[in-house]
Amino acid sequence: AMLSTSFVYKPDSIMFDLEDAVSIKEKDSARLLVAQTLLLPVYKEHGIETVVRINALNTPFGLKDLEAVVRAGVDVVRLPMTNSAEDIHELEAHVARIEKECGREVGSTKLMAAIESAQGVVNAVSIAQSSPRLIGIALAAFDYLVDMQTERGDGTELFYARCAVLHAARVAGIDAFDVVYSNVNDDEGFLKEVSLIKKLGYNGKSLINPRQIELLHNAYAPTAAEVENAQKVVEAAEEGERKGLGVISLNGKMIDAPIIARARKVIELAKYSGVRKEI
Ligand SMILES: CC(C)(COP(=O)(O)OP(=O)(O)OC[C@H]1O[C@@H](n2cnc3c(N)ncnc32)[C@H](O)[C@@H]1OP(=O)(O)O)[C@@H](O)C(=O)NCCC(=O)NCCSC(=O)C[C@@](O)(CC(=O)O)C(=O)O
Ligand SMILES: [Mg+2]
Repeated sequence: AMLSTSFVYKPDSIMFDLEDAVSIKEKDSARLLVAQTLLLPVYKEHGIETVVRINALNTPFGLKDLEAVVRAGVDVVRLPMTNSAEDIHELEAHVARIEKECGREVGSTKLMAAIESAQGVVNAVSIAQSSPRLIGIALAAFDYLVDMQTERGDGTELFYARCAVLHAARVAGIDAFDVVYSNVNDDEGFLKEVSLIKKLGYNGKSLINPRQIELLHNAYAPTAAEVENAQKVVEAAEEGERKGLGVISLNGKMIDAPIIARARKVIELAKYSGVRKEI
């Protein structure tokens, strides 16, 4: 039921999991079910991106998963446990072959790399730059923290990895996605974490429960005051340009190129997400 109804929660993207949420004895049936679900027209109709987290290619399931989901037209394949650029090169060689075999446009299947180990974090830049198919990289905290011999706490334990993954994504010009927040009943803790990752510059977060979707969307939506200020900045910049002024000020604050660029970004974000609701 979770598979076929998930579009009603209006996510930007739906991720079907064939890896750790599926027990070994259910791997084959889950793969079949996900492949059938991908064929439903509902995702395209609602403009929702489909993602499948396949099993790693060094397991007995990874390649079977990939064969099934690329043929079924998935938008994005998420590779778990990505440790190096070679992992992505291996994946993309298979994807290109499968696309040719099934008549899909070569290059149309996009990729996302989940970084879940110290090695992955250290190699984040080369992973992020490893393929033009990559739309983003994601940090996966639970496996990463096991590798680091620690556990989830106040965020200090993730600080280096969050910064490293984010910088790698920016160097490569792709998106960065933060970790899942596992206590789905703790809205306050979730929003605190969202506020931190938004401030760092993350594009979003992997979610595990529909109740987290609206909370995340709302937290990322700019406030009415931010949109109003951004519009004033853009207007002042345009006026400055008309008058041929080098330096412009708005209410005593200097407005230069990065401030104008940020203001345009806020206006663009508001077009997609609307304005933040006070809750
Ligand atoms: C957390 C919980 C058990 C809570 O259950 P609860 O029962 O309290 O949920 P309720 O809120 O009561 O459900 C209300 C209604 O929503 C429906 N509903 C719930 N969840 C839904 C959903 N996900 N999709 C669609 N629908 C959903 C539900 O069916 C019900 O529908 P209905 O009956 O019609 O009212 C449940 O959400 C859940 O199983 N989540 C998915 C967990 C998952 O994906 N794990 C794998 C990825 S992490 C990982 O692997 C670690 C990682 O690898 C990460 C990385 O790679 O990033 C690393 O290393 O860090
Ligand atoms: Mg994991």
